[in-house]
Amino acid sequence: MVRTLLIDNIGELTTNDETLGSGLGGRLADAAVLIEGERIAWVGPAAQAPAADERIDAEGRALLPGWVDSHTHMVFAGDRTAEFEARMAGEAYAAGGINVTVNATRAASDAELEANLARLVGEARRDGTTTMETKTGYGLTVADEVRSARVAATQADAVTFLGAHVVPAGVDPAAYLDLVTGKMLDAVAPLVSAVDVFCESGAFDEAQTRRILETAAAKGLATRVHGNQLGHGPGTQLAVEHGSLSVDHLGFLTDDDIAALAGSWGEGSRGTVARGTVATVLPACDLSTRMPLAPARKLVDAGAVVAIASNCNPGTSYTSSMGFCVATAVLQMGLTVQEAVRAATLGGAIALGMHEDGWIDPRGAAQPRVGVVSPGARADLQLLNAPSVTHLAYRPGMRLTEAVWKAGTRVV
Ligand SMILES: N=CN[C@@H](CCC(=O)O)C(=O)O
Ligand SMILES: [Zn+2]
Repeated sequence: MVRTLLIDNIGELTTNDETLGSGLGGRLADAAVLIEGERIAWVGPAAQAPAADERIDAEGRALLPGWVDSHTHMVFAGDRTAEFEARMAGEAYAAGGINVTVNATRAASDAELEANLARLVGEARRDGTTTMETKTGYGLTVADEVRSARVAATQADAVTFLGAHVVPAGVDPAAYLDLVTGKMLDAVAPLVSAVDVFCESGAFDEAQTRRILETAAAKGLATRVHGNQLGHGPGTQLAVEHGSLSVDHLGFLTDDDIAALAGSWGEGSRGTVARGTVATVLPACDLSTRMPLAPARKLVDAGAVVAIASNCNPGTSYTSSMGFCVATAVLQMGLTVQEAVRAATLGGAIALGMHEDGWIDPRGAAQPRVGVVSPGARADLQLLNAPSVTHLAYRPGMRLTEAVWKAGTRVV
């Protein structure tokens, strides 16, 4: 018999399913949610709640989907405090700092990488994250990238191959491009669901990015792009042209880039009709590198599908706090709380292709959808110690996540 759990007396429920509730986020007041095993079985008014094996009284607090963090780099060793201090003293961020982490990662044992990843995943979970993507990209040899993907798959919901992070120090760029689109990709492909490329000066240029995206697609892998982070470049247009799942960073966008992202979804589809490219903004990274904030308000107004992610990594964004990212997106990027919460949950799910039933996890198993509180979805939920999601921005810096369920199991 599958056990049932009723979360009752919810003051404000954010479902992200507009057939269940009102306004953006499909909100219900005085609601209840029934979990059966790993899935949501029922959502509705508390007054009509069915019986269950166990009942939790939410005491009028807010319940929402767990965060879906669609962009992190959590398989690494070492520390970049000195680089951060130099940046805060006026130095600019440059892609070359990645090599410092590459050296430390190569020198670390598997156990060290696993322990660091577990520590970071634990931190994220305590802050309400229930679905996590993470990337390789600090190994940059065939063996080290395979090892990074293996380590990532032990704890992440989605693993992305980022061999095209930078050309490692001392390696010929043309030879590295052959490797990253050849032997390295072949070795890592069975372990990952997508391929990413850092399209930026100091990393990979337009022609190199194009080749990486085309090779990945020819192997049947989804793609993502790190684009428009340090200046205006071709990353966004290439991502749209190649049907990438997402393009991430976006501090330097033209109106044409914004129109291309919005247009990639087709009229009025917002992810439900034709697949487009998600615009993923990384507020903590923009702050931590003192770069312009991505134009999230303009993107939403233009009709783009926006995701918010932490970009947790030791160089540009050493935080996994999605609550902090949501607050920043509201206070600094001009999103409403409901828009930001949706971008950090359903937006992330769309960026990962996990918003529909039947996505395949890194271990090859079909999984239910995430980012929504709706019958059939995975029971990934967070209860706030607050009456509404508005408190996430109204009380910035406060850790409001009180309880977290992942696949129906209480993990916080
Ligand atoms: N921009 C490329 N990659 C990471 C930074 C990696 C690093 O500096 O270690 C990012 O997304 O910001
Ligand atoms: Zn990144």
